[in-house]
Amino acid sequence: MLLSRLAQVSQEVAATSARSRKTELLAELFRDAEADDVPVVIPYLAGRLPQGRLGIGWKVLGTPVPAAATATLTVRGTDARLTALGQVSGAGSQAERARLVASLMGAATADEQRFLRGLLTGEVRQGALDALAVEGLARATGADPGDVRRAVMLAGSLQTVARALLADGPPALEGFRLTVGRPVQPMLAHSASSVAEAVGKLGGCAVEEKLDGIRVQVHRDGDTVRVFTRTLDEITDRLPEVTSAARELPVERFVLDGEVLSFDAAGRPRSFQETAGRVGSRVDVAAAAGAVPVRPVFFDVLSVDGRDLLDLPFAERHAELARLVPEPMRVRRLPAAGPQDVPDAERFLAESLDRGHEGVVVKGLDAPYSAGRRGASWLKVKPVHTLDLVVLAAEWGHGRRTGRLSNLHLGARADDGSFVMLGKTFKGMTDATLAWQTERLRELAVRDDGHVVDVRPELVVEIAYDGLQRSTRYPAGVTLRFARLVRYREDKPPGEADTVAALLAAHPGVLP
Ligand SMILES: Nc1ncnc2c1ncn2[C@@H]1O[C@H](COP(=O)(O)OP(=O)(O)OP(=O)(O)O)[C@@H](O)[C@H]1O
Repeated sequence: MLLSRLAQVSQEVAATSARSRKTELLAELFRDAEADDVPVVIPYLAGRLPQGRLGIGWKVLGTPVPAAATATLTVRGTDARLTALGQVSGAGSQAERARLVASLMGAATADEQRFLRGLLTGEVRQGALDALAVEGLARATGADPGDVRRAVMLAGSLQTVARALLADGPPALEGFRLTVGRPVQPMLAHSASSVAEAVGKLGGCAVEEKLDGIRVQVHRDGDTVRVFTRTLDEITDRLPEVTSAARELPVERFVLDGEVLSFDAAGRPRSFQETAGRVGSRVDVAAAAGAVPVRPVFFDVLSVDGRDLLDLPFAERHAELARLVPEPMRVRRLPAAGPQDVPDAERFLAESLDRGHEGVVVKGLDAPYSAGRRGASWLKVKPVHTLDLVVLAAEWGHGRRTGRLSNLHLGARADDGSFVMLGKTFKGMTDATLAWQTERLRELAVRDDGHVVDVRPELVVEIAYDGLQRSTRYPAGVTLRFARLVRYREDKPPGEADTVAALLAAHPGVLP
């Protein structure tokens, strides 16, 4: 497929507001695409680069190049050029990258140049695109949209499902089953402001400790154990303790869902930073494990002995979990609560906080496992409310912070998938954080005017704040009071950052 076709459809989809028209435009595009185009077409439409970071400096992108008169670039050819560009390293690599970008831009028409620039700077994000693409694919191939959605959750990748669907039609969807060894997208939670609200919404529920560690999905098939993160990256080699724990369990084939964390000698959880630092270290895992040992605590089970449990009610999945996993390796919980048990649930929250945990997750007893979705049947309650926002830009620091990127521009998600700036913060940063974020943000830079560096909106930060106030300076009409950095959330993609709408709903009355 020609890149010009994709660029045109992308523009048309962004320009129309009617969902049905967007879906139809995508369906037409998919009908014309070859199966092998799709792994590139879908991320390009959403404004994502399949290669992740490319390290193209803002200066390179800002340099004008004469446009080609006719469209010759293909989608796959463009992707191959960008892959090659990403692999350039060593002395002279900056100049070589600049040459490759200029040659790509020179082969592109004016419309294609505009599209590529948006893609490379991260400015053409279309947040809702993946959901629309599912509908477009279903329409193009005659598949049921619900079946496509389920296959995507089980495959953990829209691109994989799209390619199979276009190659083999709807029967291909049956090939996507829960398979031990292949991660599925984890179920996520919504927030509730109190235990009473959560219990009131869910009716029959269980209340579990909310552990502040790293989410893990653990797959065991005989002696083979594989551990995946929330973003489905494999981290088996970094967590030997999890492999041994999984091998000790009495059943040979299963998929478990839980959190990995480290505890101090007194049995209290260590800080998230310590656990994350440990899980993040790839070199000398044995030494890291000696210094900060971790262990898994499981709260769900997705498959046992070849039986797929995703559609079972939570109460039954938990009964299976209790049979498979011994007490200390299972999350602490209040097994059954209803509206009359709010005082018990509140006491359980207080005890969880005393034990050093973050809060509780209240879970509906009847709900299936909604892989890949923020199911309404898991409600988290945390006393300290924070926001997950996206870094849009950063300002060069002064004084002690000269040469460091310091003041962060923070954005929340808007309905159309773009990001809206809510405020700035330079608070809550240690020297180590400043050094780390300077390096990371420079890699993401798309523009630098010597004062403010604009970046691809890819890094998620957790921000504490004291409230919301009206402001004429920011586009949403509101800004955060006393925003400060809590931590970077590299495990969270920008598409899952908090939304402006949710923030306004949580602070009624701030806007008239
Ligand atoms: N008992 C539990 N049940 C489910 N999730 C739990 C539990 N304890 C801790 N967690 C963690 O809480 C997360 C669920 O909250 P959510 O889906 O909002 O993700 P999140 O944005 O990463 O949450 P947070 O930032 O509050 O940790 C899970 O991804 C998991 O890592």
